[in-house]
Amino acid sequence: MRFVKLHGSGNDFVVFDNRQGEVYDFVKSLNLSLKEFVVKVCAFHTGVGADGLILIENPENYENHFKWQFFNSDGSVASMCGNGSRCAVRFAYEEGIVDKQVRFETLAGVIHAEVLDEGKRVKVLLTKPNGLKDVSLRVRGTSVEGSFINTGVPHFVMLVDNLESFDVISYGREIRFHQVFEPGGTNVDFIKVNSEDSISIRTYERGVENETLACGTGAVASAIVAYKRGLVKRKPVEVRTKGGDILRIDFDDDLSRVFLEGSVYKVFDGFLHKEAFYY
Ligand SMILES: N[C@H](CCC[C@H](N)C(=O)O)C(=O)O
Repeated sequence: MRFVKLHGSGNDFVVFDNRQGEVYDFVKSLNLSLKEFVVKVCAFHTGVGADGLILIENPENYENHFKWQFFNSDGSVASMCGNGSRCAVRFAYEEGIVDKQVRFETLAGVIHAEVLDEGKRVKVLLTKPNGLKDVSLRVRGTSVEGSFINTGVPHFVMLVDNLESFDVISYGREIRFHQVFEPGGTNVDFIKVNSEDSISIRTYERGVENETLACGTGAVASAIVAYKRGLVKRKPVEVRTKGGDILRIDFDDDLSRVFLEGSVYKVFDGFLHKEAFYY
């Protein structure tokens, strides 16, 4: 089973062309559920290893170029993934499925994207964020203040001192599962302000259940929260990710248009053998 491994600023994905249902046939031949397949493919050491898995499929509406299914590495389905969308567009461009102006269907809605620099950079117009609100919750016996916003998937954003040494994984996990965010939980973004148009971010990602090197919808959530709370004064906002790449976030004041732009890296073309699933 052919696949391509790509990452968007360190947030990595295994992408399959499933337009003829090839993946479904392969999974059925293995007597696995789709969720089991995803978990095994995304596993490090025994699979390909990735934060998520993407299936490229034929669109429901012919005016769009393709539809996708997005899965986190734990097999859970997410309605949107910013970095994954940039990788999916690069894949579709190189497969000749799309040209440089792209429209594709996600559970969050139709995403518009633009291929830049022959796919080495992709700019995505996300769906309109919603639900921006201040949230206070108790974590480890202390009151924590932050902001919630849904940028295609839910995010809780909070300012921290010494971001570099912050305990993102255990502290992030407590917030990710906090009852305030039930049902479904949330992704958790920890940020510091660098300048009037720059923040740094570290993200605990729902469904990966770990810190990732970058989170596209998290970078967008954090840039919007930082701007709306007056922590940054200018747009576009530079978001410095854990992996070191910079994501460029721009948006209208009324959030009617929200853009995520950054680098995409093609890591390898691969072939999955059935015996990979016998372990
Ligand atoms: N883990 C997220 C989906 C992927 C988001 C992230 N990888 C991005 O680039 O937006 C969730 O289940 O809400």
